[in-house]
Amino acid sequence: MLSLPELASIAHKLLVPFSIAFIFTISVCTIICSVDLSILLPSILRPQKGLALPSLNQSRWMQARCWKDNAASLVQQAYIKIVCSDAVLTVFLLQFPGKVFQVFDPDGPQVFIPPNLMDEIEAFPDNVLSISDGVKELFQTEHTMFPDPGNQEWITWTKQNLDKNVAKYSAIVKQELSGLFPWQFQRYGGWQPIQAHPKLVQIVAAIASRIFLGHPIGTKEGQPSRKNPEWIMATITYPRDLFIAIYFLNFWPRWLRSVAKYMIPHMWVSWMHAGLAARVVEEALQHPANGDAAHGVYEMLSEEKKNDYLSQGRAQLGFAMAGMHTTIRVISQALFDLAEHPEYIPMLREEIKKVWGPRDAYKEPIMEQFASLKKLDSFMKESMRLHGGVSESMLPSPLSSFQNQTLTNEKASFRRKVLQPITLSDGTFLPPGTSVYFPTHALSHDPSIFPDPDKFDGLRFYKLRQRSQADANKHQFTAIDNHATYFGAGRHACPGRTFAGVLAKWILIALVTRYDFKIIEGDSTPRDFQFSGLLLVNTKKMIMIRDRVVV
Ligand code: HEM
Repeated sequence: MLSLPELASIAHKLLVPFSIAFIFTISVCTIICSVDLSILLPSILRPQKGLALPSLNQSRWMQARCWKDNAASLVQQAYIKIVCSDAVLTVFLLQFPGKVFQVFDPDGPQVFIPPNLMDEIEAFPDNVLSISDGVKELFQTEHTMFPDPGNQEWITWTKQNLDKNVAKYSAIVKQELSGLFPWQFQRYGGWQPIQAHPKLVQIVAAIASRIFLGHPIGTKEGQPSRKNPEWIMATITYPRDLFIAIYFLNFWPRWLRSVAKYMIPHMWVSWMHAGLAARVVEEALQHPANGDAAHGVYEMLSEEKKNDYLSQGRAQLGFAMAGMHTTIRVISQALFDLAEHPEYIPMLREEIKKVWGPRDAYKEPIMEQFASLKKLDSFMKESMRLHGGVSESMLPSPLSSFQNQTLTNEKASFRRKVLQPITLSDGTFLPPGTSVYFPTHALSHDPSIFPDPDKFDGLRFYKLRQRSQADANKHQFTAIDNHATYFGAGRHACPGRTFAGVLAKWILIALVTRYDFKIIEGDSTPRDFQFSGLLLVNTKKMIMIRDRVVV
């Protein structure tokens, strides 16, 4: 009897010989069926019983159709320029301040909670308002190989190890960066255009691989040649393949998905990633490492689960999705902002110099030093406010129109499923089965919360932090606040955020102290797009770079 990893490995080998024509045919059939089903089925056949909340002046069908129109553009256009989901949310937030509202996407009603009711919502226990069920639905874990949220060990590892020992992991980042950074960013004698995003992806993926899997699968003391390229590539492309697989799966009614999934090529690819992950974890476990997640999670497992490499491999993919792509996105967006607003560069350099000493003479990483980089912290938070901060991945070749973009789930910064009836203090009734979100992006653009919300003000949060001791904490990059839910909220708020902040700062410090940046004159290439509730980063957008000119 073959084990699941072996089966996945065989599937991997068999899949390659499949003819391109076959895949193409299946894809086209899937798309054709999907178009029809998605228009007809979702909001009509899956109404939410007992849910009576304000919505648009449009029918549910029209709203779902509007969402769908974005999706249809997926295979037709080089990029998506539809702001349906977001425009809807912003309009609602302003139209119904303080009220719970619903928006219909092709999967049915999505309920959004305003800031005044967030504390109430966060207080419900998991058996009333479940993150696991929300995650299961978002990632369709029943059909995909996304980590089963029931397996909590990887979340526990993040809380008990990564978050509690950030200084230790910061030292590993520093060590790895010394080799990885010059590998990707060389000398630039004069102004040159570069695609910075793919370089950042390689650096962060290698660091993440080292921390999550250890030696020798990850990098070895900054020697990129020692990294496992197949695994690094899998961690980079996995979210992309998974999201596209889910995207096509969601076109089908739930009762058909168990069958429909076999017709979705990206679903096969994401299963293959899981097979590879299982093999890689098994190998990694042969090599004791310094505090890596693979060993940490392994230690927490019961004896019978210790040999379940597929489940541990899925956890590794979860780490990549939750930890790596989110962080890359933040760094990438901050770099775009540096290029768009180079006037901040001298100010940030000055602060870094004051806190760290002369350029390149980095002392040992001390957490207090990171905390003192308040202007950099503010700059990163402002960038995240305007350009999202959830998850991303490069999109794939079969959907060539999407090759340029990275992807983030805009709604996922707080996603829960109602399991038992809830009545909020304003009388809102939420029946079981309701999907609940925080409107993170819309809040960021609410002028009553952030004056002049569309303006990039790199010192916005720095200035807010000067007001009082409470504000000094409330407006930090990693702080959780009902107006800034980029890291979620409540007991399930992101446990990796302190580490993410430190990793992002390490890389931004390296960039700011070594290079000058500016945008390409006349370049109007967008840096991100919106698409059916997802925010996409244009990974191919270029910026100008040159070696720092010391004046
Ligand atoms: C800038 C980077 C990051 C962003 C924007 C981010 C964002 C988020 C968000 C929005 C959530 C959902 C919270 C909720 O539903 O209330 C989350 C959960 C989570 N994140 Fe992060 N994250 C980042 C980095 C990381 C890193 C580096 C790790 C480390 C592995 C990590 C591990 C996790 C885990 C394990 C959860 C699940 C927590 C739970 O279910 O209790 N994240 N993150």
